Amino acid sequence: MKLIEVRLIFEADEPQYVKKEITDLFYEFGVQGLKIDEPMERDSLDYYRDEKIFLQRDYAVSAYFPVNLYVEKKKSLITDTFEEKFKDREDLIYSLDFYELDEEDYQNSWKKYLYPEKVSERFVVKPTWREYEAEEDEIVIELDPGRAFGTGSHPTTSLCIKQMEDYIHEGDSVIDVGTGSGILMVAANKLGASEVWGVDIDPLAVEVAKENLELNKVDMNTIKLFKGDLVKVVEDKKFDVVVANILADVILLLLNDMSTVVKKGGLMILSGIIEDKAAEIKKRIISLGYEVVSETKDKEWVSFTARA
Ligand SMILES: C[S@@+](CC[C@H](N)C(=O)[O-])C[C@H]1O[C@@H](n2cnc3c(N)ncnc32)[C@H](O)[C@@H]1O
Repeated sequence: MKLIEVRLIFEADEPQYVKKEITDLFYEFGVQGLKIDEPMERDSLDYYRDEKIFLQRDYAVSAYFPVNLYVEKKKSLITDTFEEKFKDREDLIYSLDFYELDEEDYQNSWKKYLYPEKVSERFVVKPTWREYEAEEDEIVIELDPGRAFGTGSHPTTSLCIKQMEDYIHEGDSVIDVGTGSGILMVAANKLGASEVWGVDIDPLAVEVAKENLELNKVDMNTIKLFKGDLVKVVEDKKFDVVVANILADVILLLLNDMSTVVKKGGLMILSGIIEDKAAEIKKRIISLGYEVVSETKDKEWVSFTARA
């Protein structure tokens, strides 16, 4: 498969702030991966050590998308969106370029930037190609995200894992809506869930999730994985916990269906909610008869845990 790399190079008065604006926009476009290059911290001696590094002043953010029927449309939409967002800004200059890559090159460049990461009190996400010596109380998730979303390093995933750590109990049944790499299914299993279902509209995510569950030696008899629509998949079953880390607009679409597959007294753990949409989602949760028992935030991302 071929991928498009969208590379945005910029100089800005406040590069960390602008970097966040750019990565958030890419996330809204549903990127499959992001790579961020920062100029090295410079001291004048660096010039003598490595002239090229010393001279690298620009920041760059690369985002990756699959080449499909809509790729040209997506490219012009991305170009227009950045133009619109930055047109009146005097604090930055940027350039935007598109490159076509083989998937293999992408896989390798992506892997260089992933390291084991502690994402909650107990969970550490460890890329399969790295070594990690776990502390006694740590739970390690082995992961090869491949082309699916969910490395643990995005705040929306870690917010979700922190809530799962607090609210999932031994023996619970759990469904993960929008499973991506399967990271939350693995977390649910490691927290003692007796049954874990996962669903994603992307067939590739379903394949990758299965591989990651196997990698973590999860008993596959306790697992069900589906591509497709939540309600058709679930039919009459109800769960102790529904987790969903999906963009706010998708949550709004699915909220009604998700609320019907939770047992009385069970929980919905929702993440992926950009703060501008949080109030609207909270209102909808309450209107469905749920009580919000926890609201957490990391940067501009919000997560709700709500009881039926
Ligand atoms: C932000 S990723 C989350 C991945 C992973 N669960 C995590 O927490 O890191 C969202 C996932 O939801 C899937 N998705 C988007 N819309 C969906 C829908 N209507 N039904 C099921 N899955 C959906 C996407 O394909 C993607 O894999």
